[in-house]
Amino acid sequence: MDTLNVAIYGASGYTGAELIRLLTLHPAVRITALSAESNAGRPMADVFPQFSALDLPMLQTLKELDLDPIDVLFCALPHGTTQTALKAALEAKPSLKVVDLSADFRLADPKDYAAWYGHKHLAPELQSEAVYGLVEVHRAAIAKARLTGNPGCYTTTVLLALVPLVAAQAIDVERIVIDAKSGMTGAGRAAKMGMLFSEVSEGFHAYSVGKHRHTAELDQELSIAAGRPVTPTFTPHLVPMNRGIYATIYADGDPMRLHTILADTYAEEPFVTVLPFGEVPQSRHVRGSNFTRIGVVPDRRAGKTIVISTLDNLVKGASGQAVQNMNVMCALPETTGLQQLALFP
Ligand SMILES: NC(=O)C1=CN([C@@H]2O[C@H](COP(=O)(O)OP(=O)(O)OC[C@H]3O[C@@H](n4cnc5c(N)ncnc54)[C@H](OP(=O)(O)O)[C@@H]3O)[C@@H](O)[C@H]2O)C=CC1
Ligand SMILES: CC(=O)N[C@@H](CCC(=O)OP(=O)(O)O)C(=O)O
Repeated sequence: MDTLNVAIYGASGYTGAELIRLLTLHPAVRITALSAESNAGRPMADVFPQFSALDLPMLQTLKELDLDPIDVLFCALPHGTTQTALKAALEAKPSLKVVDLSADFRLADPKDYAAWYGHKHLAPELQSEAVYGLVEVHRAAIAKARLTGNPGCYTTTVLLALVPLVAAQAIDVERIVIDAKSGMTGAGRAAKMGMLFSEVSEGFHAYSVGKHRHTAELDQELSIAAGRPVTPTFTPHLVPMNRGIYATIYADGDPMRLHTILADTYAEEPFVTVLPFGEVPQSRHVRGSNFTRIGVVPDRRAGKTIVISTLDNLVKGASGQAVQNMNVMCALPETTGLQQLALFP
């Protein structure tokens, strides 16, 4: 296995740090350069003391970071800042392979991007080149891609459960309801009042009701799978835990049939486990791992099914999926560096 020199833009954030945690155990990777903004100039171990035993490069600004030796760039910047950063990076080094963790390269139609993000895309030529990085669905295209847009954490959880069902025309696409919950690391590490312990602990609330940005990704990917427009109802909630996405999905379709479709689809997939019929997954069983667990439970009314999907937002919902994308883009075995089991208790 040749060694890949890897850079991480936004290394001092949650997903950047999670990339370091995973890549440190990846046998084909050398972490060669790390960027930060307010934390530039500091050692990574100052920002995350968990890394003090590692010999990591110093955090640099994007301008200081030399892309010459880099083979693979992970971009974990806030959405909106990524378009110009990646345009500059790929102009400076066109042979780079890039996995973007932000939302900037997920929506194929520039009109959708402008409608959901409130401004025109700043690198439309790259947007049309980018491949949606949901490996279980787009593996062949990802293998040929130079730039992948890693899906959102909610979206990954939901699409892994719904794409096979929609593609098989096994559920009524007019009547999909998605009730999803996220742990707080989903909001990133930057300080925000709504993320204070005292604002979130001992409580539970929905947010961005009827208008969360991930709705656009859900529409895009479910419509591709269905071959016609699909516009599900999607409501995200914030729960006082650190990691995890938990999506409860209500669909009209025969429960046994839906279970069979999901079990068959994922029988050979390394990172998706379909539980025995009627069993309910728990977020704690995926915490710290790249696994998604999906349960299919019959409603008491015939022809109605509850599908539940859970993953760790920082791993399969972000950095783990990004490493999975890199492995596919670089023709490495897909599970390389990603075999950590979930934490317990
Ligand atoms: N958290 C999650 O579960 C998920 C996040 N994502 C997406 O991944 C991306 C990163 O998320 P996350 O790690 O949570 O975010 P954080 O807020 O934790 O980290 C952001 C990183 O970007 C750097 N940064 C901030 N502003 C700028 C700027 N203007 N120019 C250059 N660098 C900048 C920060 O540097 P410094 O520390 O020095 O300020 C930090 O390294 C986001 O687009 C997010 O939406 C996707 C899926 C899941
Ligand atoms: C809890 C929380 O705030 N979660 C984030 C989603 C994280 C994510 O995947 O965001 P991007 O699409 O921006 O990459 C949110 O709802 O905005």
